[in-house]
Amino acid sequence: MSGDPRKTAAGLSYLTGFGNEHASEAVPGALPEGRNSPQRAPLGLYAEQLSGSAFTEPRAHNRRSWLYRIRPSAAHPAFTRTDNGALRTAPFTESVPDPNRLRWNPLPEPPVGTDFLAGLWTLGGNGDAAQRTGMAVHLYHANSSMERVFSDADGELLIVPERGGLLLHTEFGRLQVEPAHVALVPRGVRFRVELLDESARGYVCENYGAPFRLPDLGPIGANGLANARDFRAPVAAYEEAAGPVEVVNKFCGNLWAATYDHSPLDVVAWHGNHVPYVYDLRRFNVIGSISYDHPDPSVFTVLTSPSDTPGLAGVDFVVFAPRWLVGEDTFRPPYFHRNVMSEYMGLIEGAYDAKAEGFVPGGGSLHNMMSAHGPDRETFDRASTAELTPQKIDDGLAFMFETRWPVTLTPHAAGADHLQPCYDDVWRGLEPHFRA
Ligand SMILES: O=C(O)Cc1cc(O)ccc1O
Ligand SMILES: [Fe+2]
Repeated sequence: MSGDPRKTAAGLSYLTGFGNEHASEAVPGALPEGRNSPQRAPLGLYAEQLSGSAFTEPRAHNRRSWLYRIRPSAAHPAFTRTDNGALRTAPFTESVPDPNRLRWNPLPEPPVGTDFLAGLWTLGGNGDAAQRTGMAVHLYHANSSMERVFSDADGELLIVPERGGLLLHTEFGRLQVEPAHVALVPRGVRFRVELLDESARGYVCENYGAPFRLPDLGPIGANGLANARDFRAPVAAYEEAAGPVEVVNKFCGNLWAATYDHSPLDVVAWHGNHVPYVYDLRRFNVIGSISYDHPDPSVFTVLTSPSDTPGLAGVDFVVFAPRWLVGEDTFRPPYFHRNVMSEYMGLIEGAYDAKAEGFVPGGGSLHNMMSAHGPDRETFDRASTAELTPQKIDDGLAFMFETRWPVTLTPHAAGADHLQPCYDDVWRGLEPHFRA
């Protein structure tokens, strides 16, 4: 449409099902039949395996894809160090872990010409990327499409747009990701981000640990929460562009760049289960209490990255999606609590039911291990006296990256102008009402 600044990504089709053994070919006959690595791959393509797990991990957790590409990935010149910008990586040692409740406004406007990679700004994280443990919280604010191609050897990327659509051009094909969708780009997969709107803002969880998977459902049964079939993988699509193409590789915390004479997004066919996905958070099947009490937010887990201790996630991705509240004789918003896990929360749209104001779309809060938090005073007052008729919460979409280790801030997050100065005040005025 003329005058409409928005580009479209019409005509994308997808494969469905989280964790499936997908297969796709952009040109008929490009996928070999009956073997992965024939003496000569079809159509003069090169066969290449991309491993997301050790070869020997249990079958249920084994991840790899076979890519049939115009040139093998190995055909590239040396990488050299390039500017890390505001991207930082675990271990986070530049500041001391902070027990305070902290809250940020959205990132400021970036300079003109900032692409997704340059627009990444690390808030903090935990673990150690080289040990493949822990996670980082990043935000991004971009106003330019990427010409260069990026991949992250340090972890997978869960991209949570808050403003502006993204078209991810990946080795596996294209994915359209809008606010209220999330994209999951596996470790090592090359991609570039085209902006579908004038600017784009959002959050990224970089997961150094075990790849995100769907949580077990236990007594919930065979269905519910995020359903596997709602995760969409791309169909094969390739670029034959001649270079030069800048390819940036994040490796053990630093960005390394090489100039290729071709696009590395030249995969004509592929099969496997180490693939990117997009998921529409509105598809989340919300389970909650239909009797009394506020359930723990683990019932809102979309994806989990397990650690070596069962039930103790390196990081969980949790969504607070529209839902009905019907609890009788119940304080319905999130309760006051101190949690051994550390909670980073962001807001995709609207408002969040534990905070009357100050927690805004594009902003975020950090409630580190054991820090006391919960409803602000205004929310407490309102919810303690509200009439308990059935109530639909549908004025917002919040999420949480919840991790077993405290989140240590980067110095630029600890000293940011957009760090709110008096967040503690939201809990002022909670007077004693005790009557003996
Ligand atoms: O702190 C928060 O708002 C997240 C949260 C939500 C909830 O419903 C219960 C516990 C919890 O930590
Ligand atoms: Fe919490």
